[in-house]
Amino acid sequence: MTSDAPGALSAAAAGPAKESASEQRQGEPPPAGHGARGLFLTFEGGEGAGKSTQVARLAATLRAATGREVVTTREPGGTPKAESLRAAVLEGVAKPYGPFAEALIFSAARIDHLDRLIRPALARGAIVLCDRFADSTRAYQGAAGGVDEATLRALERVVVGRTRPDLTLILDLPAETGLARARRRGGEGDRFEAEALGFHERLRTAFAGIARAEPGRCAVIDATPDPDAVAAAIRRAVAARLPGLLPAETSLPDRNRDRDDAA
Ligand SMILES: Nc1ncnc2c1ncn2[C@@H]1O[C@H](COP(=O)(O)OP(=O)(O)OP(=O)(O)O)[C@@H](O)[C@H]1O
Ligand SMILES: Cc1cn([C@H]2C[C@H](O)[C@@H](COP(=O)(O)O)O2)c(=O)[nH]c1=O
Repeated sequence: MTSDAPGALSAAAAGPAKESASEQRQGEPPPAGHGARGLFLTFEGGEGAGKSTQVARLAATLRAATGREVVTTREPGGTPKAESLRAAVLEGVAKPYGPFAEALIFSAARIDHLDRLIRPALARGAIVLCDRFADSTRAYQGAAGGVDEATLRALERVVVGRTRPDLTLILDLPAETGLARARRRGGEGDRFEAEALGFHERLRTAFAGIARAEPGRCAVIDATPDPDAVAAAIRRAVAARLPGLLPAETSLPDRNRDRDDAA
């Protein structure tokens, strides 16, 4: 994790031409939480927070600034099998079986996504930007859905293992604002967008709680301003948390981290 191995993480941020996990000497810590040469960044937050918009923006910035391979993906989804589970679960097929069954389906999709896309990309040294990951299970099925936290932690340990994000950007905004954005985007709302406002407010509280509990991994980004301002805040957070990845001119203070660490 970022906070546990800052030196090792800077090395992973600086580029893939570093020693791989298999080249490590015995007893040395792995270069990052997942032990691979790449970097794993996740975007989290409620409906309509701007995650997809900002994944695309950061991917373009990183490609231009680093020349490294940048892989963008999403959960649930990212592989053909996981995308078919996404279609089913967002249609509401698993809803009658309850939130724990839904957590199992998200986990099944995550297993395929990790095995076929995320871990191979990290092993190649790529930067992986993922729109939602395990924190969404904690928030949607756990805090908002009522599944016991210890059960979800055990599931996450088995499914995710060491492939934990190096940095999680939590896009924060009032639930009503996000839902209004999602509605303006058009299309049919999915099974979760249809939940009551209280469910979405619990999600916001849950993501804030995750950020407070893991300030080394998570940066909270105010998602209420326009997309350019949000993208700039994200660049500042990335520059501050992953030194060496973005050029110095974007290395402005990461105010969210200061706030989280003070909490
Ligand atoms: N900062 C912003 N201000 C206003 N509108 C925005 C902003 N960022 C994104 N949008 C718009 O809000 C809608 C939702 O954005 P986006 O799809 O990026 O969010 P999301 O978090 O990925 O949503 P979801 O989780 O519901 O898929 C889109 O129509 C997008 O153009
Ligand atoms: C990974 C994951 C996702 N969800 C929910 C959250 C959203 O409502 C949808 C995904 O669609 P979006 O385009 O990203 O909004 O699925 C969940 O409940 N649990 C999860 O683990």
